[in-house]
Amino acid sequence: MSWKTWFGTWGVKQAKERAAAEKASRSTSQATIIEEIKNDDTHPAPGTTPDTGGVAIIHSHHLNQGTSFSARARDELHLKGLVPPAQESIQRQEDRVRAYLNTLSSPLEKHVYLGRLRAEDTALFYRVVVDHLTEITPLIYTPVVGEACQKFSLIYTPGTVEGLFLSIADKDNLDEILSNWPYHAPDICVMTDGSRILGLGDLGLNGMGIPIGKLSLYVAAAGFDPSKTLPVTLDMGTDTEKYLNDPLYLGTRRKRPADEEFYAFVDAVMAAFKRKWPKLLVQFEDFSSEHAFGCLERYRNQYLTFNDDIQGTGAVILAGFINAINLSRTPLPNHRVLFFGAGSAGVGVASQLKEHFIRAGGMSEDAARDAFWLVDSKGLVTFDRGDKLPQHKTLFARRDNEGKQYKSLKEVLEYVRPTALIGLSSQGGAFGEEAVRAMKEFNERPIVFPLSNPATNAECTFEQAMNWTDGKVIFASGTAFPAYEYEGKTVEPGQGNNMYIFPGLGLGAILAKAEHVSDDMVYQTAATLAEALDEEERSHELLYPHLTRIREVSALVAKDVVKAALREGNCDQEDVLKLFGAVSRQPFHDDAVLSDPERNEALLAFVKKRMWDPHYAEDEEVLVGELKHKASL
Ligand SMILES: NC(=O)C1=CN([C@@H]2O[C@H](COP(=O)(O)OP(=O)(O)OC[C@H]3O[C@@H](n4cnc5c(N)ncnc54)[C@H](OP(=O)(O)O)[C@@H]3O)[C@@H](O)[C@H]2O)C=CC1
Ligand SMILES: CC(=O)C(=O)O
Ligand SMILES: [Mg+2]
Repeated sequence: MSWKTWFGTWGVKQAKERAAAEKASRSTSQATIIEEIKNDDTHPAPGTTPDTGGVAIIHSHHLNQGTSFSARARDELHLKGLVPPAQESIQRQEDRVRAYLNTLSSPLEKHVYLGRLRAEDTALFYRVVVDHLTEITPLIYTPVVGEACQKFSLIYTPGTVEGLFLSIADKDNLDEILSNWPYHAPDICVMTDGSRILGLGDLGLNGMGIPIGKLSLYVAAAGFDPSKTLPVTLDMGTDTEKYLNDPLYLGTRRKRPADEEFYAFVDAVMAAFKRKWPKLLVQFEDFSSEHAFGCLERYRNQYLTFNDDIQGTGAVILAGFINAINLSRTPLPNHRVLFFGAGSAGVGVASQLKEHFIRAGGMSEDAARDAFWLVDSKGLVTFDRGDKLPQHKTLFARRDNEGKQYKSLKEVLEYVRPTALIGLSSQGGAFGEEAVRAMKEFNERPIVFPLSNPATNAECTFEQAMNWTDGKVIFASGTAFPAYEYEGKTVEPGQGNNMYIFPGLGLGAILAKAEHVSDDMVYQTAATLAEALDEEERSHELLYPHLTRIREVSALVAKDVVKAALREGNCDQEDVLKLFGAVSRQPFHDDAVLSDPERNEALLAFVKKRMWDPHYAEDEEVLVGELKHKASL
């Protein structure tokens, strides 16, 4: 052995011994601490982590009433001195939040501050979101949530994230981990494995920002009780080297598993959920495309679940497309739709549109399918292209290309001459001037939907689309673009984002006590959303209702989802069954009864009554009594 090798080996040996000694002392001291805590009946010591007394109320984000506590509440709950003396309305506290947000210069800082607020004072956080949806949604959802995910391991502070991280190594301990969840049985879970977060790729555990953001919208847009929402990230490793090498990365440092291990873990998670919370609705979010389709097929008949990127996106774009068809004045069967991007979202949207072409356009399955062309990273998707197509691409692969392969967008555009160009490719700027001008050349009113997220991944901007089509474009993007002034007129773009669908779909499925989320329930969400435009919105040629109306729209969507469930015998909600004279889990097809205006009003009222509205307790008697009880005073 050379001295260098010997020295190296000795060095490694020394380092190993040191690490082992450190580990032993760490685990001894941790074990000691755990024992001390267990045996110490005075724990927690005063001044450390009180879990009773008035301060527990301030420390509980669900009980906290900010500076709204009345004089009596402050006295009886022992809060005097712990809360500043000013007694303020929730509106005044909202003003403070927004004033402070205005002092922060970066969107990420605003996101972090809002996350802290959610973790400290739930009612105030959601009041701010609900009252200022247009201002706050971009900070807690796309686009800023994209950056927040990329930096999740950097901005993470313990206590601000409430959700479950389920690691693949814990596959056999899932029941125990689920029992650590401290709240009531959740109604809704949004679950990701972080493998395709927005258009940003594989972010591993950092993807947790997405379930949190989506669930904030479940609460804000559809009135889910925040304490019954469960964000979950499946920590199965990442194939992104940057994170594996980042010392601050919070996930398991391993490459992603092969399919067999992947499905064994997700099977175990779904089964554990079912054992612990049999009524839980699980929304799959931002899984890489093949797993997104694979999980949907595997679980849709066994569990209450849906895939947001395939089904939610399909429905939201169908709704916008229905309104776009009216504006284009081209009859439905004459539309030719080109998808740039053939992943879960592209194929999900194409499938939903195809369904509409069949149902509303009276087209055969084959004729409807022929109205769609898909482009992926290799060009137009055809059967004779020479590569093995994954199953989802075969649904729309072309046979009529006569052996010719079309590679560039320019070539495909010239070949297809589409009426609609839909971007779901994550390729920011892919719709250049030439492509968009070509769309205007083919159509009086071209439909151009650059839907990739976040905004930097949009295939073109609203301003570009307006300028390159002489203001004629019918436009929607996934992340909101600002309104644009064109020839003295302010024009508003559409936001084709699944946030108009999943909150209402989830609410309807839960209220119906559905066993499954069916294709009909999903299709219904699109039809209802398309109909939800009011007169003012129609007169401005909008494709989607204003975001400020999203609670009202989600209630309508939920109502119609419940009716779709009734129709197919997928409803077990006693009040609803009584209202329509239906029998539990028996298909109900009486259209006259289902469309009866009074019953529909009553059903809408039933839905709205169940939507949580963020507020502090108004009745002081109840507030003090309840809080005293909860804080064991
Ligand atoms: N607006 C909304 O509500 C929603 C928007 N989205 C957005 O849609 C995008 C795609 O999501 P998803 O389908 O799940 O992702 P995938 O990664 O599965 O799909 C992306 C698709 O784009 C294709 N692509 C990549 N590069 C190019 C290129 N240079 N030219 C042509 N095609 C290309 C890929 O090709 P290949 O198959 O060959 O790799 C793939 O088919 C994301 O940005 C996401 O944020 C998603 C859901 C909802
Ligand atoms: C909006 C959404 O679900 C996505 O971009 O993946
Ligand atoms: Mg998504």
